[in-house]
Amino acid sequence: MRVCTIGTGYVGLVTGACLAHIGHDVICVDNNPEKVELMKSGHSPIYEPGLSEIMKSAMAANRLQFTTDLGAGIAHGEILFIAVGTPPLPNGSSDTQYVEAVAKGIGQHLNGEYKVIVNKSTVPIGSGDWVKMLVLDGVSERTKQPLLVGGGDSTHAPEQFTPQFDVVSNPEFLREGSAIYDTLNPDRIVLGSNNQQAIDLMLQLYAPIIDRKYAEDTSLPPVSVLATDLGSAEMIKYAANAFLATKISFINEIANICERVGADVTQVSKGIGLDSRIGNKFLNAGIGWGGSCFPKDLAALIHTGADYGYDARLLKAAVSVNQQQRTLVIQKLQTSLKILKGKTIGLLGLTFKPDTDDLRDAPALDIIHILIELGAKVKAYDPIISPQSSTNPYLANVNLVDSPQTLATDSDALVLMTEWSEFQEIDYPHLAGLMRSPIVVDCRNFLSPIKLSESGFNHIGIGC
Ligand SMILES: NC(=O)c1ccc[n+]([C@@H]2O[C@H](COP(=O)([O-])OP(=O)(O)OC[C@H]3O[C@@H](n4cnc5c(N)ncnc54)[C@H](O)[C@@H]3O)[C@@H](O)[C@H]2O)c1
Ligand SMILES: O=c1ccn([C@@H]2O[C@H](COP(=O)(O)OP(=O)(O)O[C@H]3O[C@H](CO)[C@@H](O)[C@H](O)[C@H]3O)[C@@H](O)[C@H]2O)c(=O)[nH]1
Repeated sequence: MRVCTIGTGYVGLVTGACLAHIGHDVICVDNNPEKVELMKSGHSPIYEPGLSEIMKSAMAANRLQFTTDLGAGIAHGEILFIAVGTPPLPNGSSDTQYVEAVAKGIGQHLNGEYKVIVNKSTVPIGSGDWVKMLVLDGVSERTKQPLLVGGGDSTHAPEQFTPQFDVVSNPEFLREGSAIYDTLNPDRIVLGSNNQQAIDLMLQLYAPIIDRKYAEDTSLPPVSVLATDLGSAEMIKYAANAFLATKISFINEIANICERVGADVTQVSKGIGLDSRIGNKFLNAGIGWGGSCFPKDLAALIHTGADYGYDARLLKAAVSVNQQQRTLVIQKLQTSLKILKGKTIGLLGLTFKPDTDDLRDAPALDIIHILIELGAKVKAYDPIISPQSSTNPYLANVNLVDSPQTLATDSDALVLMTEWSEFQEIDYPHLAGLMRSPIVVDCRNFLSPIKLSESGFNHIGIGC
């Protein structure tokens, strides 16, 4: 099928590349010309394991193209995905200006051909109908204007046609760092629409994934597909993220009580996770949740509740526990080192989780800010954020180094912020010898306390 994805970030590019990988003919549109040039040359603008490989093979098969030309993308696609960002506004609500621009742009370029407009961005409940309205606004803006053709040297009477399209909400559940796997092996596909023709086309689009043709385990039963109304599909996305974030805040709260009573949260997680009603996933205590989705999506859901006169107390508590969790590490450093002014703290990892280059709302950025306010010097090593490449303003006062050894040299403490697998392979006895004081605060309970203490480290975990 002919597909156009608009927005080539973590969602749009992965979706476009995966749909091309499973045999569709895809054009990806982005309004950032530098990004488009990079992708045209076969390079991914983001770090996502496996993405460059499938981009290259789909491009070689002529099934994946990139452009800044929205009109060309819309003319090409029978199915048009909106996958632009919906970042948070200061009041917590979702900034939908990019979705608005794209929806109007689609309207301005629609022809008489039937299109399915798919909302993959995470958008406030009710956005499906709003997108429909914006597309129609775009159509009427265009049909009011005389149409310039042939390089602008002639004008025509306004076009008249009946726009034919339906809007589907198809929320995305991929995780950064395993986005390709998640796209080809989803737990479920949610399709919100009130139109059967649109749902049928989406089922046709996703058939190879539903039938597990590209799955890691092709013998599994077909992927569950849930068809709902538009608003319920939009709410499923927020509710899933809110549940997962609340589950993490729950285990962090238990960790804090464990620490006081002398229990070990890693054992408690195992013990409760074995109950199939609870499940063992998303029960790792640590520095709390971050990233581009959980913080903004909880804020947006709380805001939506307030808009409709509901005070979402449980969700607010999950956010508050998370905020407090981020600063625990500072207290642990103060307990060990007393005064932080003039001390050098080395951060192992910066990204909000491993296997991604995404720094959006990474807990490390908050920790850097607090440490600098307290007068500490901050060094950091991250396998994907190179000293040369980082332009993030939050890192302006950080000494980014290129190895764990340089990080440890003359540091007063290390803080493991991100559980990159390579951090388990470090020669810790050697590192201990390079430090002023061999302390490691393990914010992910990722390193073996026994191994670290045998290496000469004072290992400080979370909730144990
Ligand atoms: N990142 C994730 O893991 C994830 C997972 C599920 C859902 N989501 C949701 O998907 C949406 C996209 O998230 P993301 O992380 O991929 O965003 P992103 O910021 O990485 O990418 C957005 C892209 O859209 C482009 N863009 C903006 N306006 C445009 C326009 N008018 N025309 C064409 N391109 C335009 C930007 O240049 C950018 O490349 C958000 O709503 C997010 O909440 C994200
Ligand atoms: O047991 C756990 C699991 C995760 N985290 C943290 O939670 C955050 C989010 O992690 P994860 O969910 O793995 O990454 P994301 O890429 O943000 O994915 C989430 O957000 C996406 C965007 O909406 C959704 O599509 C995914 O389904 C949802 O898992 C990260 O800071 C993790 O370190 C923990 O602290 N403990």
